[in-house]
Amino acid sequence: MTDHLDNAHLAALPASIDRPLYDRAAITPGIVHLGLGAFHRGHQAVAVDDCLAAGATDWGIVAASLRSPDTRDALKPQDGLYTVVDRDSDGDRFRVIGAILDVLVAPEDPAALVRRMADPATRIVSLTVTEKGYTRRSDGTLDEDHPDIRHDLANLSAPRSTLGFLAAALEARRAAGIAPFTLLSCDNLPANGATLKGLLTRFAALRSDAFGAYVRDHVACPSTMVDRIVPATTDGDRDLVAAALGVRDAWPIVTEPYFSWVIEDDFPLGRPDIRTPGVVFVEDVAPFELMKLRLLNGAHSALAYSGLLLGHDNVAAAFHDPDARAYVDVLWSESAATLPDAGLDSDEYCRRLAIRFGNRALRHKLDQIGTDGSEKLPQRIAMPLAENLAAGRPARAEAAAIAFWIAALERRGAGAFAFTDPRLDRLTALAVNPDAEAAAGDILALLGLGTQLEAARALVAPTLRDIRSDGVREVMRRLVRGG
Ligand SMILES: NC(=O)c1ccc[n+]([C@@H]2O[C@H](COP(=O)([O-])OP(=O)(O)OC[C@H]3O[C@@H](n4cnc5c(N)ncnc54)[C@H](O)[C@@H]3O)[C@@H](O)[C@H]2O)c1
Ligand SMILES: O=C(O)[C@@H](O)[C@@H](O)[C@H](O)[C@H](O)CO
Repeated sequence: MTDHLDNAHLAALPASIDRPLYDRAAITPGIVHLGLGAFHRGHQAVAVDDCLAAGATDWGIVAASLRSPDTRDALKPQDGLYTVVDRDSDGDRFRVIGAILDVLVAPEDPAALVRRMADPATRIVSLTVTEKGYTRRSDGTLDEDHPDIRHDLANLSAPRSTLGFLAAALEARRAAGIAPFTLLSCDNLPANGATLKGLLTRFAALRSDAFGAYVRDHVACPSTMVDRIVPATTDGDRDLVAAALGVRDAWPIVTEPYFSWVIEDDFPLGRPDIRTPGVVFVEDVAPFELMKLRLLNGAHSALAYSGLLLGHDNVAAAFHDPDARAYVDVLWSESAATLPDAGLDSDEYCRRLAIRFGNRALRHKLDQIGTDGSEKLPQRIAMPLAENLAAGRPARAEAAAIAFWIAALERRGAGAFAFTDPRLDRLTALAVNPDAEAAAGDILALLGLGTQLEAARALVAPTLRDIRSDGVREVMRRLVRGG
């Protein structure tokens, strides 16, 4: 098959394939998205596509990659079109998304991206740049020693970092008297909007006090809770989509049917009227976000490291392992105890999670979830662990999640597994220490446990010793038995 998906092939797709029925040529951009990975295409772009289908014309997306040209190379020949496959045990549903109008590759022409962001038509800049794209230190403050940050503070005409691009565009808008865009973080960070605002304000203040005050006082950064499992695309997915469409799609997205997006409604320059089921506008996203980060993402990370050590390859396989499944129940009960009493039903959320994690049709690789643990575990595991320890509540399953991570890092250092981490060399060097007390203490020190560091070590170190001597399965069984 040589033909590929593009505007010219839309009309001839099989009738079963949903596709944009609006006039794409009439859509103008209103959103710039940074970090054109799988998640944006399977989540926010779908909701924007719904708005365009409902008649909006000025909320198209110009997406940018801050790193590799791969998504541009795949999508540009396709006029920005790509397929989203909703997949569960009932089968696959295919939909072609038309919301992405153009794709920029920032390193090739940083000024072009800054111009696009500074254009008055751009009213929202959204982000999925992964946790490490925020250039935070482990204490959450701006990593002022990060090479990209140092570069951008000195040369904002050709930025490299996420914060550098945002600052360059905001400086240009400020100079031209154009009000700032709204910044919409869609990454899995606690208080992602407020976190981004704090980091950007600090970056701007390092440029000048006046610019720092401008960002602090004038840039809206609503927080969001984003929830949809979107695994990395495989070649098998590409073949399956080609068979369904009758043309090749270089980069389709496969996801679960579940869709949730909780957004603080603070958009001074307006926003699309998103009515996609699962989208909720609220005043305070914090309770939703804590529940999702600690129950979904916490269990995901714990399953990633323990599952790999047990010989599994994907979430569903690990979750159907009876010992891992029973362990996750204990983890959920510990983490749920830390959630604020905000009227959300965490038991129901976990019941739903069990169905989502058990979706065998979706092969979500444990190595993908295990990647960037040092950026993920603080908010997913370490924060609820510290809160439980401070309150004298049970926390052994949370501590075990960190011990699983250390044991997996140890094996990673010996060549097993494929997950990576910006601090991988340092982490593996610490993890291989035969002295479990020292390994646990050194690694916990990177997770921001504050005053609970020693108490956490007292739980993690013996668990790590037990994993080393008796294996993960035995440790899970003892933990579940309460022994
Ligand atoms: N995939 C999911 O299931 C899911 C669900 C909810 C939230 N998210 C959030 O979205 C993020 C991206 O997930 P994805 O599935 O799109 O991943 P992906 O690997 O497909 O894409 C990651 C994107 O981030 C960019 N990036 C990586 N490091 C960067 C850096 N240092 N600076 C700037 N950009 C950088 C990459 O170039 C790429 O565009 C996650 O880290 C998470 O915070 C993902
Ligand atoms: O670390 C990971 O990759 C996962 O835990 C998340 O991307 C997860 O799939 C999403 O947050 C689900 O909404």
